[in-house]
Amino acid sequence: MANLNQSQFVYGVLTCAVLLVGRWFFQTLAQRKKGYKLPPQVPGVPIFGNTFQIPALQQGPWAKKLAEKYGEMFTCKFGGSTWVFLNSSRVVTDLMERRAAIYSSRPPFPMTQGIMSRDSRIVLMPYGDQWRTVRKMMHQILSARALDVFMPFQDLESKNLCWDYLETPDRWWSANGRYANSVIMSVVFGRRSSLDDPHVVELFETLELFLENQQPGVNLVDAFPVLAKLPKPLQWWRPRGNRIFEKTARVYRREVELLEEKIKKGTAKRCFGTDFLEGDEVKNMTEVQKLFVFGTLMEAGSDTSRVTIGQIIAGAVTSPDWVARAREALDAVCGRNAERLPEFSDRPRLEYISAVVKEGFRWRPNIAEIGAPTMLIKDDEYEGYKFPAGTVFTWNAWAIALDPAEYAEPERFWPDRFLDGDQENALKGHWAFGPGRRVCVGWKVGEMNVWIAIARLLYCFDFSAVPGKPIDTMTIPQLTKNSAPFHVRVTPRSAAHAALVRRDCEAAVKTKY
Ligand code: HEM
Repeated sequence: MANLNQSQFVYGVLTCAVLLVGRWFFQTLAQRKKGYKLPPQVPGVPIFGNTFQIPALQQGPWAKKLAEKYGEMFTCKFGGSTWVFLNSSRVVTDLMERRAAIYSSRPPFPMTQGIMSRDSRIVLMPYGDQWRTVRKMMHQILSARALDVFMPFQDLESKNLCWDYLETPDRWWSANGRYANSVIMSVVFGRRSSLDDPHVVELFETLELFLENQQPGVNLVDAFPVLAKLPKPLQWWRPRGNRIFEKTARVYRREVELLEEKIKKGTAKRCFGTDFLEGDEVKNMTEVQKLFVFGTLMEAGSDTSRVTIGQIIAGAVTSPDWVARAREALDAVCGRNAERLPEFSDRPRLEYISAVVKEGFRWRPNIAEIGAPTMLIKDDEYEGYKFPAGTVFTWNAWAIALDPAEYAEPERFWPDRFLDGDQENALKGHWAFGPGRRVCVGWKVGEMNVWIAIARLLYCFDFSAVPGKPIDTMTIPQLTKNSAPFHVRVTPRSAAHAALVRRDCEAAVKTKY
């Protein structure tokens, strides 16, 4: 705004007002005329709707309360967009899964996707050819068939994780971040990351900037995309968006340039990045699109596993009864006296650990508390309602995960609920990876990251509350500027377990590439 003179500013405000009122008027008129009918509307204010009611962070508890009041569906208006919250697995399955062909696009985000990401961030791309091309590329590296590529890195990095928990237990959160980041960096760039690596710290910062800006109501232009029609000099949000884009692109570019240099010198380790940069697909992409393929993999691959491992640790501290059962299973396979670490090949005998991981995804869905919005691309009818094309839908993750009609004792961390024969199907029984065609493309890699890390950590370490600092599991913050979201005391289970970590994990720490 500093660059605008007074008359430009007044002109801008008046134009905004005309655009907003005009849009509101025509939208309301058109909806009445065509007989659209939406689920109960949460009362709000004219034009802005519920924009000022939704909290900037921790929206899950807010949306859960509304679900308790309104039932399986309710409608909110965030600026110019109409959102329908789906509050039961039944309606999510009916609409976002069974009718995925028309429920899988994204609404426009002129700030976070347009300016901050130059339309290149897959997670916000509309359903179309560009999304399909990038999704296919990602699927090639992240699909079940590619898991043999990930497994050796997950093995090595989770040994490094155990070492970090033993040697620097107070930095357990940074250790989670390093672990998850190093797995994806090894596969994508052929290099490892170290604890508190400044590159990793900056990567998490850029991710937080994106997540902060993505919350409904934070950017007026994302709530009212019609404002993007203002002449560029009047778009007061643009300079800030450009600065975030520059920072993000710099963080991504640094890794790509490092790899390109190694390729030139002939010292690059073969990895996704070398194949991608030397392949044909990249020739049809712009520089920015290329950067965002790399950047998305780094960001999405790091934060999600870091958070989920943290959630399971919070579950171990606050309801330790299940830890005893997990230990029984682990001890039966790996020995009662720290004989050896759990391995991927133990999975058939460690079904309880698979159930623990699923419960970790369900228990407090912190990664997407109110789901991720998708946009309907064609008018649709469902159980007496008529939705106009352009309506935004989301699965109300927090409300569903904590609904006693969906799960017995939903607030309790209770892995046994998933010992139902489907414990190895990581997508079934919860919505942590999203529904339908936009389901997380990295779900299998993410699940395996968490599985091997949790199996080893539970076998080797005890987790307890720090005196005077209990964990409130209902308000674990999502954005923490790289500091731990809660306090926990990490200690080895016994001297024998500490010795096992020293013996079996030191080589992993010393491995360099
Ligand atoms: C560890 C646990 C993980 C969780 C809980 C998780 C969760 C999610 C969620 C909720 C979405 C949005 C789904 C939707 O819009 O319906 C998503 C999308 C995505 N995830 Fe994950 N994720 C995880 C791991 C990963 C990993 C390891 C990667 C890649 C290395 C990854 C890459 C992506 C990408 C690229 C998308 C966008 C997909 C699209 O829009 O088509 N995720 N994830």
